[in-house]
Amino acid sequence: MSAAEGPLVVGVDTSTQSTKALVVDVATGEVVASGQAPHTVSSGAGRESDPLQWWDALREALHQCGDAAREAAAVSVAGQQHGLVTLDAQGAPVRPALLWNDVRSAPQAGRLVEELGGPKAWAERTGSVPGPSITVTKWAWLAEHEPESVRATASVRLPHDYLTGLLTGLGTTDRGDASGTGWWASGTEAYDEEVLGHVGLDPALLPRVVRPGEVVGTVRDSDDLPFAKGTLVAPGTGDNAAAALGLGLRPGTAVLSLGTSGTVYAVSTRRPADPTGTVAGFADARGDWLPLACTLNCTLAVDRVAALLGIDREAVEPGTSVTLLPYLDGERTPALPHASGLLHGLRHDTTRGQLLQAAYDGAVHSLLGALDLVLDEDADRSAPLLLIGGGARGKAWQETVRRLSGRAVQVPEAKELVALGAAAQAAGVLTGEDPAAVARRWNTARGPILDAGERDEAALARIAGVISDAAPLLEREADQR
Ligand SMILES: Nc1ncnc2c1ncn2[C@@H]1O[C@H](COP(=O)(O)OP(=O)(O)O)[C@@H](O)[C@H]1O
Ligand SMILES: O=C(CO)[C@@H](O)[C@H](O)COP(=O)(O)O
Repeated sequence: MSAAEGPLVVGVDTSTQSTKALVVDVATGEVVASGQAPHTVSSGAGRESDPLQWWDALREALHQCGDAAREAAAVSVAGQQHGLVTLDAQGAPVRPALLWNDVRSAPQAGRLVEELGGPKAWAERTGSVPGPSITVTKWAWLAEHEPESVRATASVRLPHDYLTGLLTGLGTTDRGDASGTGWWASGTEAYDEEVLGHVGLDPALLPRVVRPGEVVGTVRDSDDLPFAKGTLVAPGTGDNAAAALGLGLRPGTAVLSLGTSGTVYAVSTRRPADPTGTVAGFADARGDWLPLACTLNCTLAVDRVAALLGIDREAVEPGTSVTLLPYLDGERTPALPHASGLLHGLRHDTTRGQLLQAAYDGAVHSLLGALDLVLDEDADRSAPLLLIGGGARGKAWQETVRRLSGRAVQVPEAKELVALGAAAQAAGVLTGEDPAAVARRWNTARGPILDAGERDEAALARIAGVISDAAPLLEREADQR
């Protein structure tokens, strides 16, 4: 038995690069055990992962938690948003999942926007103007390119639904993750039958959207899972909504998350509907909203530039007048799905460290451009930005965000805020508490604050100028990957 003060819960983050599991003491928030196992993502034209690999990674991560997982009274799974998981009648994947950062469905996204009333109508209807990340565009792409896969599909899931379903044997999702599909109407909080009809997706193939705080079920009897009989399963949610829970986020505080994706978001009590498409009007996992902007190129893109330069990711040097747009995967914010990376302003005396700094600047510029848009008008813009995700551990990331935002930056000591948010959700179904209040009780946002400095307006203007001047190049269909 562990020496925990309270009951134990398990929180899972199945994100793009890996699955992480934490066993957490409900009384104190102490992480008593943890595990992590990697995933692979395809390279080339698309971005796909085998859902069975997520399941193997989950079991491996739980296995690493040892006996502590066996003592858990509840579990919750949070996961990368938007991925299209197609299952056959036996519940086996029909094909690999199409991930959030797969931009092949850009043409389908453009067509769907036009066919169903334009950007404003979509924003008002679903909260978001669908770009290629949004699940409905992936289904449309599949219908066009692999009709046989669509015919073989007996159920459609998001990554977190898929794993929750394997735990419980039931088909469920939550409002947070459903709001990133493009087939969930944010006004009525129900599946949008007209959108579904338009793309030929039978609503019967979709999971039931459970209420925040609802017990989804219990873990099914299985030898390959380390849970005791009767372990409760919480709804789970998308990874960004889970991190919001994990921080105990209140309206008005902005979060910048630096992982495979870069995201900037805040909790809002007002339903968002941005017709420009920059802000996605997601629901959160409680009953509020989560206006969010997301980039496709964040830690992986900057690490790739460091590797190309042959230097450490921290080996940045100041004084750069080079602009590097690190759009290695195309980009979502700004909406340039066909773009590739672009370098401007190279001189004889430019150093490798300055080139690397330019990559950080390019990645952070995209996120900060959306910062004001995700905050309500009455938000306190002098409050520190919360910096989370794997990149938040890096000094170069911290300093770049501080310099380009001009704002104070708080870096929570807690490393796995998505998994902690899932754990808080699991605690919520156990005790009846609000998960965000659980996280506040755990003091998960605690961490050092880096002071605000002067905002580097010159760098921001230079980068914006290059994006604008290079528009024809960035918008052009790339010469295929
Ligand atoms: N100390 C560090 N400094 C900078 N970046 C880091 C550090 N540790 C991890 N990372 C970056 O964090 C990324 C993983 O972040 P994470 O939030 O776990 O991603 P995801 O949730 O998308 O799988 C890696 O791509 C890596 O580049
Ligand atoms: O698409 C989005 C948000 O809309 C991404 O934030 C994904 O949810 C992937 O998250 P990470 O794996 O980068 O955490």
